[in-house]
Amino acid sequence: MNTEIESRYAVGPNEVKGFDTEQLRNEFLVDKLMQADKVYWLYTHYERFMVGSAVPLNNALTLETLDNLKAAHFLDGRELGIINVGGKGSITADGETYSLDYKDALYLGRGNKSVSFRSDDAKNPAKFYLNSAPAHHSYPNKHVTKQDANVLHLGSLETSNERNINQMLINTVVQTCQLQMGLTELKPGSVWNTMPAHQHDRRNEVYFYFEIPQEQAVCHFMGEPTETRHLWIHNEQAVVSPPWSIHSGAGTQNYSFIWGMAGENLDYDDMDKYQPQQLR
Ligand SMILES: O=C(O)C(=O)C[C@H](O)C(=O)CO
Ligand SMILES: [Zn+2]
Repeated sequence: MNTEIESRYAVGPNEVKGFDTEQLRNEFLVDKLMQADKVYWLYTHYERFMVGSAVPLNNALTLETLDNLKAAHFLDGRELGIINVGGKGSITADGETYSLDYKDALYLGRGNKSVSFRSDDAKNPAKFYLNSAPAHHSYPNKHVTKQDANVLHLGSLETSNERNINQMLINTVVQTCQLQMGLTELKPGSVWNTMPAHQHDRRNEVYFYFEIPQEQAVCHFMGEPTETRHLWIHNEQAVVSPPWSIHSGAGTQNYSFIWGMAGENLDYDDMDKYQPQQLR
């Protein structure tokens, strides 16, 4: 067994109103990602969305089935999105090997039986960030690079939110059941992501922050638009964003993050936006 798994039940906005910092962090912060030589998973009860990582060193790591799934193979009833945020590595799925450079993505559809993760160089290991959601159809596996992504250029330096949203595992690029994933990169001097903030009650989301220098941090905002809370995030940590919550963040310098979501539809633009003056 090379896997560690934890699970968390869903909580609603009324409970969260009374949470202190520790309770908020226990429910929404994901701070055990990217452990060396291990596959780590957090199983959430928001859309049964799983967030995890695989960091192989000298030996390959396998995508093991888990008691939470009650399935012979991990992907018997799920789909998986992977983005590499480390050194070069490869993933072998049912005999086919995909090489992933920094910031390359891979979609693996329902029905793959044997999946393993490798690093090209254990001294500069691959760091595979993983998102998985239940799937009711089997779509083909697909390797997606940043060149294949649909890129949205949003914001401006004047409002400190100039950024590129690389839509990587999105329905114009790859067929999925409910998973969507992408990578947002803030320009130097810009610190705000997702401003104006938004919420999408039809989908949950997880934000994984990276490229944050050790001495810097990102303040992630969540909660109902008129009842916001914040969590301070360090490099390679993630935040679970329930469907009822806004999600936005401001860093002490620019940074990047991977967003992943699943739920009722595959419409990226299905979001309710909140202007800064509407937030409380
Ligand atoms: O900076 C942004 O804005 C984003 O990256 C927004 C995410 O893509 C998102 O929240 C999609 O629902
Ligand atoms: Zn969103």
